[in-house]
Amino acid sequence: MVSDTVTDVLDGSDVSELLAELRRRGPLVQCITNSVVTGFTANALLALGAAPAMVDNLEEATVFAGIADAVLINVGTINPAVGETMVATAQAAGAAGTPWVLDPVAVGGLPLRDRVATELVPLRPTVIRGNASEVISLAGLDGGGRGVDSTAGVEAALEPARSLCARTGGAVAVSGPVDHIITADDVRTVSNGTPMMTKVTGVGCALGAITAAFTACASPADAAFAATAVWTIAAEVAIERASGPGTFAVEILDALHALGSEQLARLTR
Ligand SMILES: Nc1ncnc2c1ncn2[C@@H]1O[C@H](COP(=O)(O)OP(=O)(O)O)[C@@H](O)[C@H]1O
Ligand SMILES: Cc1ncsc1CCOP(=O)(O)O
Ligand SMILES: [Mg+2]
Repeated sequence: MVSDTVTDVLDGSDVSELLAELRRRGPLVQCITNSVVTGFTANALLALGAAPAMVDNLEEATVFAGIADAVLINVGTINPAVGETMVATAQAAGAAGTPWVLDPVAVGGLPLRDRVATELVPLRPTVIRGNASEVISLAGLDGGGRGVDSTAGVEAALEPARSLCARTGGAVAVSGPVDHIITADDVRTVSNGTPMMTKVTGVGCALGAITAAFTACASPADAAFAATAVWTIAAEVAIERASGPGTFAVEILDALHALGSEQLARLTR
């Protein structure tokens, strides 16, 4: 299992170093994710330089959480059996010291995912990654939300995110036009990306998986920062080559695969 931690990632060249480290290690990322995005998520992890494994049944998932370098738990198309698997896998990851990321897709007013997500937070996810409505709702407040989309501004999620950090000891990444990465005593922003990212399903979910990959080689906040930077900068490269959502979905994978230090240094905002 990958165990070393790289710290103090703050700018484009630091992100570049961390990306090189990730590609060198090729972390094995276990994904329990939703049925809409599994293929795109696995391809995003491969383009990044990680190794995806969608091991999501109760019998195997708890074992695999001790083998994987990081775990993603995404509640997007949860059902009762998968919810049980998610809780058991988070417990197994915690026991094994495997970092894990929670993506609380559409939490806020949907009973099963709300209940499971509420059980997952005390199991201390390394990073919680969601849009503003999801993060506000996960903190127990009225986050609004419209299905999988946010109706709240990122700023409104800052205090709720801090309250979640206090409970998990990890980081919370709130995505939107400007992304915020929050810890108990720090907020970092990433101002990259393109609105086209909202026109392809699974772009937020892939960011959760990429974040999980980086947790295998960085602190929670550095992992969330690096993941957001590489994904949003890949999107900026992709939008120059795409003619619509379909080609953008392909181009963002190509751009992530080819992403280099020059682009990260030049484009990170
Ligand atoms: N209006 C926007 N402009 C630029 N980037 C955006 C915009 N909206 C979302 N993004 C980017 O899209 C990705 C997914 O964010 P978001 O759409 O908030 O997640 P979700 O799909 O989970 O709701 C993030 O990397 C974020 O930076
Ligand atoms: C459309 C949809 N419905 C349930 S999960 C899902 C995918 C959501 O993906 P993202 O949060 O990345 O937009
Ligand atoms: Mg989402």
